[in-house]
Formats: sequence, C-alpha cells, structure tokens
Amino acid sequence: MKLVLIRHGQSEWNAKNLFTGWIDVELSEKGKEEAKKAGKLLKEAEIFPNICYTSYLKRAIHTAQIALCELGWEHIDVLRSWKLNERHYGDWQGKNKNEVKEKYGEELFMAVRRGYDTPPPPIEESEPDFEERYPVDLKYANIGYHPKSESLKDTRERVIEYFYEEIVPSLLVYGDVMIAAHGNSLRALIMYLENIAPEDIHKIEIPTGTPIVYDLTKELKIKNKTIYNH
Ligand SMILES: O=C(O)[C@@H](CO)OP(=O)(O)O
Repeated sequence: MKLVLIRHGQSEWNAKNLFTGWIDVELSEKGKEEAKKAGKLLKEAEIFPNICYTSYLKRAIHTAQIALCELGWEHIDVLRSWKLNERHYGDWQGKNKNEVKEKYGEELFMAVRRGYDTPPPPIEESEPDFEERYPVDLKYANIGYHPKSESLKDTRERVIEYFYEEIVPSLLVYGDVMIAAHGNSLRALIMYLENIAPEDIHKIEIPTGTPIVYDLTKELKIKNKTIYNH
C-alpha cells in the first residue's frame, strides 16, 4: 500500500517569506504550477490514490485539487481535517522570517522553527493587529481547539491521532492514499513513520509540490521511499 505525501505548492506568503501557520492564504502562481507538476509526476509514475486527505487550509486543498485534476483522477473522495493543518505559528504568524530571526536570535528562531518542543510565543490579544493575525474563522467553531501557538510536538499529537483515526483504516481498506498538507504537519508524520528522534528532526525539510511516496507493509513498516522531483 502506498502513502503519497505532498506539501502544498508555494503560497503567497511563502513567496513573501512570512510565517503563515493557520492563516488561510492562497497558492502563488508558482505554487499552482508546482501542484500541477506534482500531479504530472504521479501520472508518469502511474500512482492513482484511492482517497485523498487534506487540511482546512486552501493552499493544501487547492494543491490536492490541481494535482488530482492533472492526474485525471478528480472523482476520488477528498476528506479535510483541521488536524492536518500547518502548525499554529502563534505570534509569529504574518511576520517576516528574517525580522523574527533578528529579534529573537538564531538559536531560539531555530529551536521554534525546526526543533521539537519549543512553541512560538502565543498571540497576545493586546497586539494591535490581533484580529488580522488571529482571525475568527467559523470553520473552527465546533472543533473545541483553537491554539494560540503550537510546537512540532503539539502538531504531531493531532496529526498522528488523525493518522490512526482515518488514514490507517483507509490504507488498509483502499491501498493507496494521498495526503496534501503542510511543511510541519508532514514533518510530524514523517518523523513518526521514519522513527526520527526529536534531536534529529531539524534535518528534515520538505520541498513544496514534491510527491514523497512510501510503500508500506500492513504493519506500517517502510518497504520503500521515493521522492519524485521536478
Ligand atoms: O510559515 C509557515 O507556516 C511554515 C511553512 O511555510 O514555515 P516554516 O517552514 O518556517 O516552518
């Protein structure tokens, strides 16, 4: 059974070097092209997933739609969950990555950005642009969880919960499953699948719009991993 992971194509805020997290920004034109290429690569490799999962954020939802369209495989069910969202970047959402690094220093910046259990500072309600960077979004009204910041560890908890609730049963029943999600929600899943230690997780970077395909046994052991580059 195959598990296909695709990080969304470049978003408008990736292009501007801004922390994004749960802010719902659109794909850039380059990102749409990357999503298309991801679908083309899957087609060339003859990988046709039976079901697709994505987050509540449109950069991932649109990546899934564009890739499946290119694959000629739009009929499959696509299920969305907030549990596959990008990690919540707290007070850093909407801020320029270089400016944040300058303000907090390289060490804390890297501990938050690529470490395991250091969350970004939470968003403070007293901030003048609080409503812009922490928008009230009705799609989260009923989930009972709207974090003010998340570490990779927090992100991993919800991703792995969802993996066992929904994705593993689909792998076992349908065989091939695609997930279109985000840099950090996918890092959390890869960390789990590949049994990567917290102190080594900073080495893992996930390129945008690049299918990573795991061939798994029924016990979720990796038989093979292929990265389809453009
Ligand atoms: O801004 C974000 O939400 C993420 C992904 O783009 O940033 P980073 O790669 O720095 O964790």
